[in-house]
Amino acid sequence: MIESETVVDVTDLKKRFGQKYVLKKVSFKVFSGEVFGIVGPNGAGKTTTLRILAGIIRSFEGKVELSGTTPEKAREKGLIAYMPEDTFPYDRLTGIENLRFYAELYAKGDKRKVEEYVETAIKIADLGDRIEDRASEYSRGMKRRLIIARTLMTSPRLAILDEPTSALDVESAINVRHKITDIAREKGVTVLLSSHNMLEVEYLCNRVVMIEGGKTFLEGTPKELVSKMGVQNLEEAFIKMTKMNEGTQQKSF
Ligand SMILES: Nc1ncnc2c1ncn2[C@@H]1O[C@H](COP(=O)(O)OP(=O)(O)OP(=O)(O)O)[C@@H](O)[C@H]1O
Repeated sequence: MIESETVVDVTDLKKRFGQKYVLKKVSFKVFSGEVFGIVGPNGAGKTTTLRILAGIIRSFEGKVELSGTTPEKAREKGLIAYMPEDTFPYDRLTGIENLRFYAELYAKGDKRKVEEYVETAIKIADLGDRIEDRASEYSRGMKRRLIIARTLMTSPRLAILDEPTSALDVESAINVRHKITDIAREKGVTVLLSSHNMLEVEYLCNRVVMIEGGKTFLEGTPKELVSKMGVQNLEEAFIKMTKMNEGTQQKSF
C-alpha cells in the first residue's frame, strides 16, 4: 500500500479524568485508504482515544488532526462516522425504516441524497427481504450489520468503529469483516477500528498501533510488530507486551 495522505495524526495525546491520566502519550498516524487497528488490554484507553477522534471528548492535551483539521470541525463537515461499541438499532422500526431515518438525518433535506444513502446502506446491510422486518426480530449479527450500514451509508472520509465484531458468532463476525474490507476498497473509506481479536486484526488491518497503560507501545504492519517482538503472531505479541508491562511499565523500540 502506498502511504498517501495522512487522515489521522495523533501526537503525544494525553487525557485525564479528574486527576488520573488515562492517556499518557499516545501517538500514531493513519493514512488514506487504510484499515487501521488500535489494540490494547482492557482499560488501555482505546475507546477514550476513539471518542476524542470522533469529536465527542473535546478536552485533551497533545495534537489530534483529522485531514488537517480538528475532530470537531471534521465532524461538522461530515468527514467522520463513529460507531460506538454499545449501539443498537431502533427495535420498533424495521431495518429499512432505521436506515431511512438516519439517511434523512444525514442528508439534511436533500432528497436525492436520502435515496443514495439508503441504497448504499441496503447493500452494506445485505439483509435481503428481512430488511422489511422489525429490528427487534433480528439476530445480534443482523443488528450489527444494520448499524454498520447506518454508520457507513454516507461513505465518510474516516469510519471509526469501536469493536465492530465483539459478541458476534464466528460467521457473523466474518460477514462484518467482509463488509468493512469491501467498503474500504470500493468506497475509499479509511477505517480505524479497535478490537480484542488479534486474528481479526491480523486479517483486516494494514497497520496497527498497540496501546498499553495509556501509551503507544508499537506501531506498524502486523508483520513488523510480530518481527520486532520476536514472536510468531500478533496474539503472542500482545501477550508479550502485557507481560513486559506488568513489571517494568513501558518498553520502547
Ligand atoms: N468518563 C470517564 N470518567 C472517568 N474515567 C473514565 C471515563 N471514561 C473512561 N475512563 C477510564 O479510562 C480508562 C480507559 O478506558 P477506555 O474505555 O478508554 O479503555 P479501553 O481500552 O477501551 O478498554 P476496554 O478494552 O475494556 O473497552 C479506564 O480506566 C476507564 O475507567
